[in-house]
Amino acid sequence: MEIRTTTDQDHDVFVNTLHIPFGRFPDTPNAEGGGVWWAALEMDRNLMAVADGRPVGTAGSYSFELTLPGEVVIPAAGVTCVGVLPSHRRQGVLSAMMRYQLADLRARGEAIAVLLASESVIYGRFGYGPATYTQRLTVPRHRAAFAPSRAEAAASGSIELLPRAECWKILEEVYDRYRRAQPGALSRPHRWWEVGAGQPPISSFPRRVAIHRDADGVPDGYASYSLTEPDTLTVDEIITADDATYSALARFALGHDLVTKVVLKHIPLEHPLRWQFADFSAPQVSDHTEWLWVRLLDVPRALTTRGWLTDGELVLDVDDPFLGEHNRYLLTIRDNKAECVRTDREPDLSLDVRDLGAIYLSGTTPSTLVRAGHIRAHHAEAAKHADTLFRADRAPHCLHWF
Ligand SMILES: CC(=O)SCCNC(=O)CCNC(=O)[C@H](O)C(C)(C)COP(=O)(O)OP(=O)(O)OC[C@H]1O[C@@H](n2cnc3c(N)ncnc32)[C@H](O)[C@@H]1OP(=O)(O)O
Repeated sequence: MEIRTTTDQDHDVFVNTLHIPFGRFPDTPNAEGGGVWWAALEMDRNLMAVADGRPVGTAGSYSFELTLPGEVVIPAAGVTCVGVLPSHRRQGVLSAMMRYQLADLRARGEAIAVLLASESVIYGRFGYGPATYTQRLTVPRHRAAFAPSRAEAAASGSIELLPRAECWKILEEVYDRYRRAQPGALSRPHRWWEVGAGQPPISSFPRRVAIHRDADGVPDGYASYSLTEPDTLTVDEIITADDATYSALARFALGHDLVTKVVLKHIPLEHPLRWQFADFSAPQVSDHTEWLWVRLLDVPRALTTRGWLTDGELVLDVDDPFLGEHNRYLLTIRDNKAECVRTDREPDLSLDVRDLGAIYLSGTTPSTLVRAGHIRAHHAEAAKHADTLFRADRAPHCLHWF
């Protein structure tokens, strides 16, 4: 078997090969009017496994930007399109592609890879850790009243419904402002907005867009939603950097006539929305799950790029079994900046690179993973101290689908 990086000439073969293990993408490069989703592929970042002259596996990555704690933005490889033909499964094709890809991404100078896992058992072995989490709220409309609040008093502005084709530039601008302020959020390629107005591909329901404008008429948020069943309105995403605007858009969705239930997808776990209902138990919480997986390719660069809140030192003994690497780092934080150098000092924590990926965006704490038996704390204060250093002022969240 050979693994090679693809070129633009491989585009159709790549997509057609990928369709076999997944078998449910709506558009192929050859379909009538299709190919929109695949137009954003970066073929010089993709790879194919070839056996006996035929493609048997695919993997690729987008060149995204990821927002880190401290509102710092870093390039991140968005790993995608991973598939192995059913005839070649469990023969090590994925493992070989992952090894090739991680080496390739490092050679490109990238410090972080991220992905969405089709099954959560797959990627830990390759050094990815679950780093952001999400949930879905289902609200019966007859229980959807909001409690009176200051946010309501502060909210002002208007909501307008626009066809996607007319408003994609507004959506792109609003999304870009939101994602730069939200740790865990990813950039969206310009091409996606241009051709697909940013909507995820797998849906058979037409999506509508409600744009919120502030008191001066400037767009500051939007909701993307569809009527998925006769009586159900599903909100795919509410995008805004402002809490009052978020509430206004949620209320807009919950105020729809001829709908008995509203499903709000991709709600951050600690989001204030839940607290705004007059009846706290009105929203049923479901699909509480991990979303973005993070893999550090260059630990010192990743740690020195994110923002930090508390001064201190921590010695991390990091094991990377998939790449056969083991390094000990001294992390020193002063005035919100970190230095990270190799050291021989005794470690505070020993951890797998997958666990470092999980705590990197502050989505979970080091002490949680110590309690889970993943991270080893070498003295009584180590976990608490690490929690203090790794904390961030905002929980990470990602709702981008790729
Ligand atoms: C970022 C994304 O694109 S996510 C999308 C991933 N793709 C899919 O879900 C499409 C359908 N599935 C597939 O195409 C394939 O089954 C893949 C890509 C998930 C796995 O490919 P394979 O070539 O079979 O994996 P490979 O043989 O390298 O397996 C490596 C190890 O992972 C394990 N593994 C791989 N996939 C799975 C799985 N779905 N469930 C449980 N274990 C798995 C294997 O058992 C093996 O374990 P071992 O090292 O202990 O023996």
